Formats: sequence, structure tokens, C-alpha cells
Amino acid sequence: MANSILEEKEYQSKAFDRSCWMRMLKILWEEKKVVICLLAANLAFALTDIIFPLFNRYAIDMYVVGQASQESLPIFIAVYAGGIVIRSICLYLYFRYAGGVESSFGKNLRKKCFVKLQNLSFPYFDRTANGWLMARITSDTGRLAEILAWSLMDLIWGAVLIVGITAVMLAVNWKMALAILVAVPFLWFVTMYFQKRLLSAQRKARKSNSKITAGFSESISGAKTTKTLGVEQENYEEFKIKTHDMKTYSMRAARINSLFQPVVFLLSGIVLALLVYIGGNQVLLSVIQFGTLSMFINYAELFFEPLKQIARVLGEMQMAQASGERILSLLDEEVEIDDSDEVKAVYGTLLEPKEENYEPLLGNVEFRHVDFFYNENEKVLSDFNLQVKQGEMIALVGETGSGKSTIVNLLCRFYEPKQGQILMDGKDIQKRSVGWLHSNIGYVLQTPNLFSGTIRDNIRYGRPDATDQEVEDVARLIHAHDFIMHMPKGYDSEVGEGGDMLSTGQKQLLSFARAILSDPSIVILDEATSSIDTESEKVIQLAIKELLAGRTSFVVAHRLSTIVNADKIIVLDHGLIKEMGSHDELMKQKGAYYELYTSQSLLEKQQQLLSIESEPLV
Ligand SMILES: Nc1ncnc2c1ncn2[C@@H]1O[C@H](COP(=O)(O)OP(=O)(O)OP(=O)(O)O)[C@@H](O)[C@H]1O
Repeated sequence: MANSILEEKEYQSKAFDRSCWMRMLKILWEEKKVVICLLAANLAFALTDIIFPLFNRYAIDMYVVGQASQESLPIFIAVYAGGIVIRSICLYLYFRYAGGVESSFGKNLRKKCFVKLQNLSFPYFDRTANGWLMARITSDTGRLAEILAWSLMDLIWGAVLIVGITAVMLAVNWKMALAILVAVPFLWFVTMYFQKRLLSAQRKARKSNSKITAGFSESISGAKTTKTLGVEQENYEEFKIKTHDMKTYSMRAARINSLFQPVVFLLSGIVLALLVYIGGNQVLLSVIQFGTLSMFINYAELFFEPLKQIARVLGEMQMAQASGERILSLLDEEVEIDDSDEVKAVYGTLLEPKEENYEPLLGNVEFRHVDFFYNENEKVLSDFNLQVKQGEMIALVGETGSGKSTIVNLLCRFYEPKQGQILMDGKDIQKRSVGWLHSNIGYVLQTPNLFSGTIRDNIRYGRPDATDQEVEDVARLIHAHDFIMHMPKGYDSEVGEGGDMLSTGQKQLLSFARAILSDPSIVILDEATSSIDTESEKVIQLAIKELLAGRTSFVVAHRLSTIVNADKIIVLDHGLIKEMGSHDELMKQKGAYYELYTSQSLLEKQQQLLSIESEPLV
């Protein structure tokens, strides 16, 4: 959230950005059918606004003051009534199509942002805060949709009305027209003065609101930490300051608005008085008829409304421009890791893959002279070389920050090597498709990522076409079936947001089942650090055995007891391979691995003695 506030400041200093609005209009035009209908309804409505004072003038001059034959009155009444019906229809269509434009433009823009986010690579997400992205997709798209559907139409309505009324007034009586037009600069100045202040107060109120929303969100997600640290009082005090700011700015906006309305009222009152004075004299001198004076009074009242609207909309557009620029910055973001055009031609894109062209992967992997860094001055991997044969289990061991996750990130092509190559079945992964690569990799995270829905939905997540029988078979294979059947609705039990209604071990089992069901050739397992009770540990170990069987696997190992059977254990130190070999070989070397393993075994034994247990599976 803080990020989004910073960005807002930066963007709002810019003047009117024509290219930004042109691009937004281009996106709006993608829904041209509904936009044309809205424009037509808007235009027709503005025309009826201009025409009705003319009707009134005719009625007064002909039937009230004048001596026109009453025979034509029914025809006039019919035309007048027809005009009212047309005006009502225009109003109905205006609201209907404006609502339509707002929702279809919003949907279109959200879709564009979502597709972009799906394609963007990990380096972008490293640089960009989640809160910032959330604000783009929710509030910025919503604000732009509202502005383009409603405010822009108000602007067009206002412009048509001003031009139309001015033209009619000048044509009928230029002197009286000038009496109204002379007030325009004053009214414009007053309106802009108040609008500027009003917008500034509203902007501050909105920023405070963002802080309050962020505060709410953090207090919900961090509720456990807050309670255990007993900092409710401090949080409440901080929250009180934020809500106080919000109240101050909102009150300021209300004060400015309450002053603005009477000032405009006063100004239009003066203009009306002037008009009645000049017009009244002209009526007395028989220069104009009474109906004409009435028409001018109607127009004078109508004239100031669009002026106010235009000033309001221009201010709103200036504010919304920041939203537009932020969204365009997201849409223009370059996808750093993308398939070449030749690869796309064969394998399709991420959203439209040609899976029929995906070739099978045996699972031979090679890192060849790979260099990598996240930040230029901090090398993470230097000339990293590793050859893995189909079906081998590789365990990555090392201190925190030694580069274990980086290796699997590169393998998944979440990042590209700065130098060197990664080959799969002998072919550089940069020459293969990202979609193909990910369809062949099963990545089981340390903290399993479950989604709201049922157990069945979660197991099926990577293969929506899997049958119920296949889901059940895979759950039995990893010994998860029993705990699932103990749940109130079995496979149809809800797991809650992020799987909150399950224990860590249960979540892990479901993520294993999900990975096995997708049948990947390569499995990456970021092994859990959390200690679970011995019974659950046994079940998890059995499940891991099933998960890795017959597949090439990379296990980021935290508990060394789980990787003693690995074909190769790689001990990393600052991105370099310090030791490599089987468990027995490394134990014989009595080096870093030996030290780590013996100290961990000792600790585990001590923990067992103290019977530290947590979260049983069933
Ligand atoms: N997204 C990132 N942006 C910048 N630097 C990063 C990023 N991810 C990791 N690093 C840095 O790269 C180095 C290697 O990190 P990596 O996550 O690969 O270590 P690790 O061995 O997996 O650590 P752990 O066991 O704690 O998960 C660390 O110095 C870390 O600070």
C-alpha cells in the first residue's frame, strides 16, 4: 500500500497526459457498440435539454400571452408529451449504457492486467509490492471505468449543452445572451478555485483511507502475532491517528463543498437578476416577447450546471490520470522471461498452449557453467556445474542463503542464468517452451499452497480433467485417504482459505497428491522445516517416497535424516559446490556434511527425548 501511495504522488505532479488518455480511449473503443449507443443517448439527451426551453417559449408566446388559435393546442400538447417521452427514454438509455460501458471497460482492463500479470516473470514481482499490484487491478481499473463511463459523458453532455445553448441564445437575442455569457469567466474562476481545493482534500482523504485499509489488512493477517505480543493497545493508538487524519480531510472536503454551493448560487442569482432586469425592460419596450424572456431564464439556469460539471470532471480526470498511467506502466512492462517467436509458433503461448506438440521429458538435467545474481554486485552462483541423470535424487544442502532455492528457481526458469546454460534432455531450456517446462515440473513448496475449495479440487488443481477415481487412487498411494475420510464430507470437505482448516502435515500430503496426479518428470521438493510428530513424519516420508519414485528430483533439504538415500547430496557454500556425493561417501569424508549431519542427529535425538510433538495428521 505504501508503495501505491508513493507512486500516486509521483504521477500526480504531471500535467494533462494526452497519450495516456488516447490509449485509454483506444481501450474504451474496443467496446465500440455500447460506447456508440451511450454517445447517441447522451447527445439526444443534451439536445432535449436545449429544445425544451424553446417549447416553453413557444407555448407562452402563442397560447398564454399571444392569441394563437386554441385548435393547434392539442397538437402542441402531443408534441410536448412526445418530447417528454423521448427525453425519458434517452435518460433510461443513458443510465443503461453508461452502466454497461463502466462494467465492460472495467472488465476489459482487468483482463488485460490479469493476462499481463500471468505472463510477467519473477524478477518483476521481486521489484513490485503485492499491495501496489492489488491496488492497480482493483481500485485503479474501477476508477478509470467510472471516469470514462460517467464523467467523460458528463463532459460531452456539458460541452454540447454549452455550445447549443450559446448558439440558440445568440441567434435569438445577442444582448441578453451576452448578459449570461459575461458571467462565465467569473463562474469558471470560482468553480476552478473551489474544485482545486476540494480535490486536494479528497485526495488526502483517499490516501488516509488507503493507510486505514492497509492497517486493517495487516491487523487481520497478523492477528496471531499481535495477540501473542500483546500489542493491541499500540496498534489501536496508531489506528486512531490514521482514522483521525481521514476524518480531518473528509471534514475539510465537506466544508469546501458547503461553501462552494452557496457561492455558485449567489453568482447565478446575480446573473438571473441582471437578465430579468434587461429582459424585463425589453419586454416592456416590446422588443422581445415574454416567452423569450422565460426561455433565457431557463437557459441561464441550465447554463451553469454544465460549467460546474466540466470543472469537476476535469479535476477528476487529472486525478484519474495517475491511475491510467500506473495501469499503462503495468501493461507496458516487458516480459523478461518469454519464449521466442519460433518457440511460440510450435508450442503456443502460456494462455493458448499447443499441448499436442509437447514432447515427453526423460528427466536428464545439466547445469553448464552457470553464473547468476539477483543484484549485480552480489553473485549467488559462480560457474555452477551439475549433471543429473534421469530418475536421480539430488539433495541440496547448505546454510541459509547458500543458493539452494536459487538453483531450483533457475531450473524452473523463474530466472535466467546470467551466463551458461541449463539443459534438459540435452537441450537448452531457453530453446524450449516455458509452458512445456512447467508442465513437466512438479514443485512442492515448503509451505503448501492450497486454494479455497474442496480437498478434491485441490488435488485436481494441476489436472482438472482427472477423474474422481484417479484423485482417490493418488490419495491412497500417499496414505492421505484415511485422514480425508475422517473429514466431515470426505473428499468434498472445504479446506478453507489457503487450507487453513487443515494441519501443516495434511496440507503437505495434499500438495504431494496434487504433484503426483500431474505426473511430472522432475520433482522439486522444498522440504518442510517445521517439526511434526513422529507418526505424521512417517506418513510424510512414505508419501515423499511415492512422490519421488521414478522421477528426477531435487530436494532442498533442511532435515538431513530425510535425504540419506539421495543419489547425490550437494553441499553448497555461497553458490559453490563444497562437497558432493552419497550420504555414505560424505560421511566418510568427515567434512562439512558430516559435521552438519552429526549435530542435527544429536539435536533430533534430544528433541525426541523431550517428546516435542505437534499437529498430528488425523
Ligand atoms: N528475489 C531475490 N532478490 C534478491 N536477492 C535474493 C532473492 N532471493 C534470494 N536472494 C539472495 O540470494 C542468495 C541465495 O538465496 P537462496 O534463497 O537461494 O538461498 P537458500 O540457500 O535457498 O536459503 P534458505 O535455506 O534460507 O532458503 C541470498 O543471499 C539471498 O539473500
